[in-house]
Amino acid sequence: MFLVGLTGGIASGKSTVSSQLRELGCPIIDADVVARKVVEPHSPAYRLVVQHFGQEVLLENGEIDRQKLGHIIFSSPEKRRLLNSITHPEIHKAMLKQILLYFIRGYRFVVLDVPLLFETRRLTRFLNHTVVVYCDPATQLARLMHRDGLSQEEAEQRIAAQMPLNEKRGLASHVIENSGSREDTHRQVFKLHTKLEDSMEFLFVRAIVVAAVAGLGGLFLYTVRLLAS
Ligand SMILES: CC(C)(COP(=O)(O)OP(=O)(O)OC[C@H]1O[C@@H](n2cnc3c(N)ncnc32)[C@H](O)[C@@H]1O)[C@@H](O)C(=O)NCCC(=O)NCCS
Ligand SMILES: Nc1ncnc2c1ncn2[C@@H]1O[C@H](COP(=O)(O)OP(=O)(O)OP(=O)(O)O)[C@@H](O)[C@H]1O
Repeated sequence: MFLVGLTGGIASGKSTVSSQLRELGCPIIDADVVARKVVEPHSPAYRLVVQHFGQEVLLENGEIDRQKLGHIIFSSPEKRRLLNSITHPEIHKAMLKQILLYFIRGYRFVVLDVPLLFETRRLTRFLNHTVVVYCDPATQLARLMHRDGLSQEEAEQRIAAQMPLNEKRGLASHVIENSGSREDTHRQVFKLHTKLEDSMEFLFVRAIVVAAVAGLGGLFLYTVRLLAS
């Protein structure tokens, strides 16, 4: 199995692309979904968030008020680093578990949808391909303001909390240009999907795993024989 990292800027269209890939049959692990799970009430990360950010970031039902926490962390780099240091190790652990499950089930590749892929750089060394969903700055700003009901200032603050999208584009092995229509994006996604489906890289990783297991088995048998003689 090989791993494909899907990233971009806030509201550049990652979810749009990942749902198009899912429709084509790709397994997707969405870091935003995992990030929501790891702070569910009474989990270790939830307790740390409450300890550091206080009861005022909780809703009446005890869940985290994501809107309030978002306002706090997007207006303070220090608070953002603090939240990242609490959530990111848990997010990476949970994603690793999901990757292993897909591996056991025999999938050829898995797509990891991770907004902060190039900012944290924790996962990049394990990836065979990186895909950046790009759109021009004016479109990104307009889509973000419209989707999340933010003022221009708030939206610009959120965009500035991430590595510039242009820079991410330069780091990617594939770029999906999403400034145009959804249909235009879908055509590019279809081409990318065909490329991934045709790739034989999964055989290479499978061969390494088989060789490692066979090597360990051989070593085990050799040790047993040595001890028995
Ligand atoms: C701040 C929180 C509570 C806001 O929740 P909300 O439901 O409003 O937004 P959601 O989680 O869907 O994120 C929307 C987008 O915001 C951007 N974003 C989220 N967290 C961060 C961050 N720490 N730094 C920069 N951008 C971020 C991403 O582009 C993401 O796709 C939430 O995003 C969070 O817990 N963030 C910390 C965990 C994290 O880094 N998540 C990103 C996946 S690794
Ligand atoms: N090609 C497109 N044409 C028109 N609207 C689009 C297009 N692509 C995405 N959008 C809209 O732009 C907004 C942002 O897209 P999307 O949610 O896919 O971005 P994202 O990168 O996943 O965002 P986030 O980083 O916040 O998770 C959404 O409201 C979506 O419906």
